[in-house]
Amino acid sequence: MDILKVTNDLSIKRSIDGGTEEQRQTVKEIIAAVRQEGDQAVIRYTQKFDGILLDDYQVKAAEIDQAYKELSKETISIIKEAAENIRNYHMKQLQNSWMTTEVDGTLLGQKITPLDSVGVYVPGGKAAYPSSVLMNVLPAKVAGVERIVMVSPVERKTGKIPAAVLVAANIAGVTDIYKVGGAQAVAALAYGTETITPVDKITGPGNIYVALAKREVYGEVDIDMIAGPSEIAILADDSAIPTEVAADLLSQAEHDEMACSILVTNSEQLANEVAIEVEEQLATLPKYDIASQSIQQFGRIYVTETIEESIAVINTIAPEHLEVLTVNPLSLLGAIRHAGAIFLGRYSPEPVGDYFAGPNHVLPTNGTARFSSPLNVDDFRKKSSIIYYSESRFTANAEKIASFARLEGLEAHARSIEKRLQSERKEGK
Ligand SMILES: NC(=O)c1ccc[n+]([C@@H]2O[C@H](COP(=O)([O-])OP(=O)(O)OC[C@H]3O[C@@H](n4cnc5c(N)ncnc54)[C@H](O)[C@@H]3O)[C@@H](O)[C@H]2O)c1
Ligand SMILES: N[C@H](CO)Cc1c[nH]c[nH+]1
Ligand SMILES: [Zn+2]
Repeated sequence: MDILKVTNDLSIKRSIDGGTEEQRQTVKEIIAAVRQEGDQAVIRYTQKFDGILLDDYQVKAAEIDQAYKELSKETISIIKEAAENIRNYHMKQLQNSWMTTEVDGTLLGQKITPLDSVGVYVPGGKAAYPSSVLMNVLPAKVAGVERIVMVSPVERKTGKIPAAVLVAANIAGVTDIYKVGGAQAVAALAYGTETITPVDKITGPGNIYVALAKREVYGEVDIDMIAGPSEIAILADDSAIPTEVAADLLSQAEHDEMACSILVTNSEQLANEVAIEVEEQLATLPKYDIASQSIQQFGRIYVTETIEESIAVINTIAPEHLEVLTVNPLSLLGAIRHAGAIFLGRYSPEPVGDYFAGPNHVLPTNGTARFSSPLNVDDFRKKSSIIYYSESRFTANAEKIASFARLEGLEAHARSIEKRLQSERKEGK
C-alpha cells in the first residue's frame, strides 16, 4: 500500500457512476422491452443473463419453509437478533405529524404518511446479502409501508434465492418475493408486469446494470441513492494497533475490486507497520483476487503532521465509513463533519455496523456524505403541509397576499384572495 504525504489532491477517481455507453444502451433496451412485453421480457433477460429459465417467478410459502430448514437454529437466531437491533435503532428515527393551534383558530402543520409500496433490490450475482435485506426492509417496515416487495436473482448453481436471504426477508416482514435481478427486475418494479404490481419507490444496492436502471426509472418512481463500491477510512494515532487497522482496511476491500480503503494518521510508525500488515493479511484472504486489486488501485495511507490535519483530510474525503482509532475517539466527534457512519474506538470495527449494531449499512459513497445521509425511516415516508386559516387571520393578511401575487404578475392568484373579501358567498353570488 502506498504511503503518501498529504497533497492538495485527495480525490480517488473511480469511474463507476455513468457506466459505459454499451451498458447504458443495454439497460435502456431492457427497460423498454419490460415496459412493452412485461413478464415475457423479464423471463427472456433472466435466461440470457442469469442462465435460468423462469416459469412462475414468485417465491412460494413452501420455499420459505424449506429455507428455514436449511439454516441452523443458531443462524436464524443471529438474524433475528440483528433484526431486532436494526428495528429498535430505526424506531428512534420516527417523527410524528404535528400541528400548531393558534389563538385565532388557525392551524398549521405537517402530516407524515408512509409510502404505499416499496420495492427492495437485493443483490445476488456474486454474493448473498441477508444483512442488506434487513437494512432495506426494516426501515420501510418501521415507517409503516404496507407493501414491501423484494426482488433478487437466483444463484446459478442452485437456481434458488439463497436460504439466508429468504429467511431474512421473512423475518423482516417482506410481502412478496420475486426471483429476478438486474435491470429487468428494476423495470418490472417501476412499470409492473403481469406478475409484479408496480411500486412507488425502489431501494437497495446492486451492480452497474441495477444502478443504471434505477437512475433510468427515477421520476416514474422514487429511488433511494446510487450506492457505489464500499469505502472505509480510518483516522488513527499511534495508539492504534496495526494488525487491527490492517484487518479493518481489508474488511471493505474484499467487497469489490473498486472498493476503497484509506488510512489517515499522524504516526509515521503506524503507517509503516500497517502497510506491511496489509500485505501479510491480504495473502491469506479467500477473496484475495478482489481485495488485492482493490488495495492496489484504491488503497492509500496518508501521513499528516497533526491529528487536526488528519481530520481535515477525512472531512475532504467524506468517506462512507469512518473508524476513529485514537486515544480518545469521542473527543474528536465534534470536529468530524463528513462521513456516512462513524465508528468510535477499538471495539467498534466496521462489520459491527454492517451486521449488528442497528444503524443502517446503506450509506452515501463517493464523497456524497458531504450532503446525504444513511438510508433511514424518512426515506420511506413523505410529508404533506397542512394549512387551515381562520377567517380573522385571512382577513388580516389578505391584502398583503394579494399584493405579493401582483408583485409576481399573477392576477388570478390575487383575485382568488380578494373574492373572499367581497363577502360574495354570504350574498349567494
Ligand atoms: N452498498 C451496500 O450496502 C452494498 C451491499 C451489498 C452489495 N453491494 C454491492 O452490490 C453489487 C452487487 O453486484 P452483483 O453483480 O453481485 O449482483 P446484482 O444482483 O446487483 O447483479 C446481478 C444481475 O446483473 C445482471 N447482469 C449481469 N451481467 C449482465 C450483463 N452483461 N448485461 C445485463 N445485465 C447483466 C443479471 O441480470 C443479474 O441478475 C456489488 O457491487 C456489491 O459490492 C453494496
Ligand atoms: N459494507 C457494505 C456497505 O458498504 C455492506 C455489507 C453487507 N454485508 C457486508 N457488508
Ligand atoms: Zn461490508
